[in-house]
Amino acid sequence: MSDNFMHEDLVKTKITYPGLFRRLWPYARKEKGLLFAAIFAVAGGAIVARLVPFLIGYAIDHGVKQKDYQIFTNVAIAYLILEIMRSIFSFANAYLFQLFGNRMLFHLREALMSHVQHLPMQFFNKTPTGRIVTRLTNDVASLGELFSEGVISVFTNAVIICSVVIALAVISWKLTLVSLILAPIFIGASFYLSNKIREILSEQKKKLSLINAFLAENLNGIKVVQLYNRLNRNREKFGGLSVDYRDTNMRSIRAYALMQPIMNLFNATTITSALYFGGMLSAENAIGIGALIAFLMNIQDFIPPLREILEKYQQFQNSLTSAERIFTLMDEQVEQEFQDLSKPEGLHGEIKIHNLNFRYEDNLPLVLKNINLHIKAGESVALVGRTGSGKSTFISLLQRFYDAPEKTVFVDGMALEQIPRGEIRHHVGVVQQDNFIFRGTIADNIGLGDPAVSAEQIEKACAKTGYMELLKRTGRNLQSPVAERGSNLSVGERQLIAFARILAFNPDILILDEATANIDSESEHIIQEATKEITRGRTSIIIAHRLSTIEQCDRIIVLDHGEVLEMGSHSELMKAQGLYYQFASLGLKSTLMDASAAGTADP
Ligand SMILES: Nc1ncnc2c1ncn2[C@@H]1O[C@H](COP(=O)(O)OP(=O)(O)OP(=O)(O)O)[C@@H](O)[C@H]1O
Repeated sequence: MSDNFMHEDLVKTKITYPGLFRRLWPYARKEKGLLFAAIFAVAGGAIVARLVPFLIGYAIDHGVKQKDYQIFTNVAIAYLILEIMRSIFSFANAYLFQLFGNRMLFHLREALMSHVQHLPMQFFNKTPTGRIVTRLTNDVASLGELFSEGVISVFTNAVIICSVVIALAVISWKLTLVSLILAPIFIGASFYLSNKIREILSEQKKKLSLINAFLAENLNGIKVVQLYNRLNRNREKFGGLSVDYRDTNMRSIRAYALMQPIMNLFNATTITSALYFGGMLSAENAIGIGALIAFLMNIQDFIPPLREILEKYQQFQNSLTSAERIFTLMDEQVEQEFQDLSKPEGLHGEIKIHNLNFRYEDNLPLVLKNINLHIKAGESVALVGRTGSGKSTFISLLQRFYDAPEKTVFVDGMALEQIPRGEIRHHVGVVQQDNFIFRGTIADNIGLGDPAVSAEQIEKACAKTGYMELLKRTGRNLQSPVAERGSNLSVGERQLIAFARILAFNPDILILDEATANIDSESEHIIQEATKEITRGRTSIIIAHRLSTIEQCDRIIVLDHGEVLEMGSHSELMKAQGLYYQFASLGLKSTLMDASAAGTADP
């Protein structure tokens, strides 16, 4: 993979704060009740908190001056009640918001996962798996922090600031104005710095995602890395990525460190002005002692919530980047379907290809050129051709992993694009070279947990492929465990499991990409027999590498540079002495294999 490709982490969806809330609203709406309850708790908490300084001011103005200790007793009881209420609101606020955030993210993650599952193959070709995993895990978790840390805090603190300013203005709007006169400058500077931090954080995330993708790819392909001695080169590359990430980290630490002094200065100027001008007003009897104390108490509550908002603002920024990445993924076009689709109950399996030309992208050359074919229902066809001749592309089109141009591929007379993707994949069974095997039992791997496939069907399928016999001989049964990726099974066994799947699910059309790996002659014989079994009476298209398989097929199609070069039975093509003849006479499997390994074009 090229470096350019590694660095490609395009965020196409730019999000502003209102935009973020607009996009999150569909998921938030599902938990509307919780959201409103949390907002109510915040407002209640803020009102109760503002009552405390007034209460103290009242105690001083009335209790101290009039030496009425009953007032102190009443104020003490009222204070206790207010604090208890504040605690209850505070608990309700935190709990309800967290609950709301968690539930909303659950809806978002579900929607994202379902979206990713419907993305076209082109997307997966372009995007490293590690990056998609990061979107679904780290980025959603980071958006979760936006709620557990950011939204709760910013919203709660914004309400507190509003309530403080109202309380201050009620006491003395003049004193409020002079005390907060420098506020716009400090707030402006802090937000400017926060935006800088945002840029750095976004860079930091991109770099981390590159490291993740690099690691995921290299660990998945560790066998190849070791085999081709790429250890040192990869370690160097990893080192480079890591240093880059560390340097960006340092820049963000420096920007964060500047934030604290700015806030401290702001705090100092506000309280100094309040003390200085408050003292003056008090000397002129323009403000009572109790009111001045209430003012000073209130103004001390102004800076901490602001500081918290600014801190969380960065959290917000961080999550905004995550949100941009999440919604970029969400905005990827899913596989398009036509409106009026036909849902065939069952297919005979007749395939007609009419003037098919296909290229993967507009700027890429044609991969399949002017293909015209008629495969009769129940016919078995071997696809033969050198590497890169277009065999896999042809079968990908039949499964609708990529879309062939309209009205070029027909199944049972229906244009392929008129059959829903899910439906066609249900009717077309595929046996790949490397079939996906997961941890569980052999039976699980055949029935794939589908309740429609009974234990009896699984056993029958296994017996027909000859796998049952092999299992018995080796002292195993259908319940024997299978390790992750089938690492405790031989290549031949994995192939047989895939064959048994076909028999158990009984699709109308079969696509078989014959394994190229060497298997012992006994397994080859079993697989040969099993191939006969699964292709019987079923339209089958086989990317064949072994002469024994090809000879078994009704027809052979030789693809070369995306074109059908030859077509006919084995004997016909041998007689014609064309490309197939060359393949066959040179030992078909080894010829195709050598061409694959070398990536050569000409024999
Ligand atoms: N996803 C893709 N995007 C762009 N080009 C592709 C893609 N997949 C395959 N190609 C190109 O299409 C051509 C045909 O490839 P294809 O995989 O169909 O050949 P093949 O005959 O199946 O080869 P092999 O026997 O090695 O599997 C090749 O030139 C290949 O580089």
